[in-house]
Formats: sequence, C-alpha cells, structure tokens
Amino acid sequence: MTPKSSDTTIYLTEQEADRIRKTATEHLKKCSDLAGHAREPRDAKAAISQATGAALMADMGTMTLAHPQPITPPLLIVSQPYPPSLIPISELRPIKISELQLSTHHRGRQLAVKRMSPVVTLSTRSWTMVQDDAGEIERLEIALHSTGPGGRDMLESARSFVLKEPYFTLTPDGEPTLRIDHPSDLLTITAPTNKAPASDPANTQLTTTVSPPVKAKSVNATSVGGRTEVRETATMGRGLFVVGQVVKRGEVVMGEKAFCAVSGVGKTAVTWDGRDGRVRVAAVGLERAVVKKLLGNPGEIGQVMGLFGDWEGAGERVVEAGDGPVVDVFRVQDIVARNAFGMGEGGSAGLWIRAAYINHSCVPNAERELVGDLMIVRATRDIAVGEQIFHSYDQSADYEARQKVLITTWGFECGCALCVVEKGDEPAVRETRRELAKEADEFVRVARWPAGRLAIVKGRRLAKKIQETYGEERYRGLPRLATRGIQAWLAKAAASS
Ligand SMILES: C[S@@+](CC[C@H](N)C(=O)[O-])C[C@H]1O[C@@H](n2cnc3c(N)ncnc32)[C@H](O)[C@@H]1O
Repeated sequence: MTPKSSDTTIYLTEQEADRIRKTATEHLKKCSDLAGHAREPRDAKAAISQATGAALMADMGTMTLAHPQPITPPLLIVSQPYPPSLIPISELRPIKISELQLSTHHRGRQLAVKRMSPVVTLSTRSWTMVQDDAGEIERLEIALHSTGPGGRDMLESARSFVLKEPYFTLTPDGEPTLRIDHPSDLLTITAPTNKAPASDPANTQLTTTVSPPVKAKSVNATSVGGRTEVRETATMGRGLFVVGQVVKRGEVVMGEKAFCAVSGVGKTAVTWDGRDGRVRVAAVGLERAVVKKLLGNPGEIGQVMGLFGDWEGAGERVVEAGDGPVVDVFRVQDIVARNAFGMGEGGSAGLWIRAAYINHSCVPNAERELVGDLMIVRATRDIAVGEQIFHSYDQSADYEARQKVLITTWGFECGCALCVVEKGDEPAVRETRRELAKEADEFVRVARWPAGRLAIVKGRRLAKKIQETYGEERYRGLPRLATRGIQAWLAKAAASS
C-alpha cells in the first residue's frame, strides 16, 4: 500500500506508518551491526555499468512523465544527525577508499576522488561512481541537498572532488555508499579554463560549490515588528511579546515577508525520525530552498540557525570553517520542522524568521493571514504591553486531533486553559462531541443555500446538542471549538433570511 496524496495532504494509515517504522529500524540495525567492518572491494567495470544503466533509467523516467510529480512521496530516514566538518581541508589527512570502514565517519581524514560514471538523479538524492588514485571504485551519494548553483546537480558540475571527513554507510537498500549530507563536506576541484591541463595539481582550484564572502546581516529589512520583542518564557522557550503600546483588537501586530517560501506539489517526503520513532511528512522542498539560500547568502546563516530546532549540531554561530560557508542541514531540517508554516495550497510552505518566535495557544490572541508570502499577524483581542503574542498552530476543534498534531509536528503537549479543561472531560463526552461535530460538519457541507426554515431548526438543534457537551461552569470564558462551524452557518443563515 502506498500513501495517498492529495494537493495538500498526505494520508498515512497506521499500517503504512508501521511498515515504514519497520523498514527504517531494520536498516538502522543493519548499519549498527556492520559498524567498523572493512569495506568489500567493488568490481570497477560492473560498478560503472550499474551506474550508467541506472542513470539512463532515471533520465527515461523523467522524460516519459508529462507532468513529473511523485505520486508516492519518497521515504527519508532521519536517524542519526551528525555535524558538518569544521576542519579546513589543509588540516585533514588523506585516506584511501580501501581503508574505509562501514557505518563510520572518518574524522580527521579527507578523500580525493574522480567521477567515473554518469550521475543518477533521483527526487531526494543523486549518486555516481567515483575512483581514488589507487584505482579503487566506490559509490558516492549526495542526499537531498545535491543542487548547486544554477540548479545543476553538484556531482554533475565537476569531475574531481574531495570529501571532508568522509562518511561511509549503507543506502536504505543495504548498498554500501559514501554519503554527503552537508554540502560543505564536498569540495569540487575545478581546473581554470585558460591555464594548463587539469592533471597539473599546481593549476587546480579547490572550491566549495557556493562560496561568496560572509557578511554580517542581522536585520530582516522586510519585517515590521517594531511593536514586538523576543523574550524568554518560563515553559515555552522564547516567545514574542508586545512592547511600547497596547495592540488593539484588529490591529496588525507585525508583518513579515517570508525568508524563504516554496510552492507546488511534490515538495514533501515521508520521514522516519530515529530520535523519536515518529513518521512525519516533511517539507523537504522548503529545507532544500533554505539551505540553498543560506549557502548563497552566508550573512543570513546566523539568524536562521538561531531559531528553535531540536538538533543543536555544531552550534548556531558556525557559518564557515576555512573552505567556505557551512550550513548544518540537519539543523535546517529541524528548524523547518518546528518553525515553518503551510501556505494553504498545493503543499506550499514558508519560513518567517520573526514570526517563528510566536508560540501556540488554542485560545490565541492573534491570527495570521497571508498575502502571497507576506505574513500579517493581527490581534484578535486587545494585547497589553508585556503580554505574549500567541497564534494557533492547529485549529482542530477536537482535543485529541489537536494534541496529536501539536505533539507530532511541533513536539509539545499544549497546556493552555482550554486544553486543561478539555483534558478533564470524560473520554465518552469527548467522543459524543466528536460525533456531533462530524454530523454538524456534514450538515453544513451539504446544506442548500439560501437556508430553509427547517434546515435552520435542524442546525439550531445540532448546535444546542454540541453546546450541551460543554459543562457550563468549567467552560466559562473559554471557546467551545466544536460549535464554531455550525454557529458560523447559523449566523450566515440569520443574516440572509
Ligand atoms: C515556532 S517555535 C516558537 C518559538 C520557540 N518557543 C523558540 O524558543 O524559538 C515552535 C516551538 O516552540 C515551542 N512551543 C510553542 N508553543 C508552545 C506551547 N504552547 N507550549 C510549549 N511549547 C511551545 C515548541 O517547542 C515548538 O516546537
């Protein structure tokens, strides 16, 4: 069974998620069982012909699809993040392919290789066969962030490479491979075009794929956040607070253009995260775009790396390490997971740096709206000076559904006033409310317009029944989210009759 995918959502059944978990844990076990084992030599001719065939198949696949979009999102295993190499190439000792050990990061070493086959370009990775000076051949794969300047595949853009602190591991199919996750761990060697032949080492240049100078840049000129300040909170990390003067209901708290936004279907992948064993749908298109933007604008690395993300990596202040800009892609991945928002249609998503400091509440005091990639955060009630700004990351009326999203996607259990009271409801009461809310949603969906008298009576009855599942005393002053849809319908019906 494959996950079903619509324009905006990928639906995974529990069985599918279990199957993914099983595949991923088996893969990890195999990797750890083989850790430190010597590498098996490859037959050069067979390896090159395998890569050539695979490249041809991949090219044909792209050509024959009139609308190339993945029906089944690819599976990525995010198991063991590791930091990028921070040691300049000049301080690393050479290693040969024959010395590689499985499931090992060869710290303190560097491997020089030449590409020997075409590049196989797949949706979330690309690979090729490479050879060292001793004539040994091995597979080299770049995961996810394989696109260099001009949208070209980094492997295709050069013939010779140096891998910093090479990582030798297994593909999910169990095939040994050199693997690059952080773009800065792969240096390309380019020969100056107007000089002596490339074989003369004195005339070769070592370059990272993108290496403009690092300039400091700390202010996002497109964000309007003069009425806000980032402060530490007691239980939610940092948050955004109102400063200066009260923000009245309906006023704009802040507006900000996206640091990076991507549009379109097919920019997601199903990921299994070995750190918490969860299966998620990740905005890999956005991760890719953020990494690319940072490599091209290293002055912005610091502010993006300062956002909240589980993987700390090499620390947020590292922006370069001798050979050009360094972007820890595992940190970008976690930052995107915890800070990005969907943009409504077709799998589009974006990252807004200042708005990323706004925490969640199910009883928020602000709401976000988008005009293109401009996010406007507007107060839904007066917000006093010194008060924290909250918007809602998930607006599901159902308590269980909301908690599931907040835990799975955002990594926290909500302790807002509404959640505390809802959690205290009998599970049977929540179940009844869920069923009634479903009935009300269906009623609103099929109701004819303009609404007839009978329909209005039925609508009122349904609203009342849902209302009765909320204890009057306990819910005083709190929203009754499950009534929202039917109440809006009744208001519209009243206005038009
Ligand atoms: C978009 S960031 C918000 C800013 C973040 N608190 C920080 O320190 O940068 C989202 C993360 O903030 C935390 N968070 C947001 N709302 C929260 C809440 N109501 N309770 C606990 N943690 C919350 C979670 O760790 C979540 O993944």
